Amino acid sequence: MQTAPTEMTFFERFEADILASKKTITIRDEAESHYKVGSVVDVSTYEDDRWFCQLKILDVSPIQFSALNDFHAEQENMTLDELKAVIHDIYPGIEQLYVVTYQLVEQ
Ligand SMILES: CC(=O)Nc1ccn([C@H]2C[C@H](O)[C@@H](CO)O2)c(=O)n1
Repeated sequence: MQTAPTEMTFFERFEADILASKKTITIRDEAESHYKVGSVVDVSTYEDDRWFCQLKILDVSPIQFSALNDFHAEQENMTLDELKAVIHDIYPGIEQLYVVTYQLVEQ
């Protein structure tokens, strides 16, 4: 059985949107989908492993790349075309993805 992770990384360019609660989901592959609903994770930048907040995990749900829609994009503070391009860059060719919904923990 997989241990639930207690840490998450984001590209630095998304930090401001996360701290402003403009970005309230992240879409990850199977390897990064094992977050426990209700847990609080420490969040750092991918580039330099700099801690910048904690997030409470509200939901983890499977989604097909082809089923991504405008509501997912809105929750990512992007257009749908931008979101699909970002996902395609990070997870090329991966159809099975997971929507991780979270809430910023005010420090
Ligand atoms: C840095 C890292 O390990 N992985 C990721 C994966 C995704 N993101 C962002 C990009 C998009 O906004 C959403 C959807 O995947 O999450 C990220 O910052 N870091």
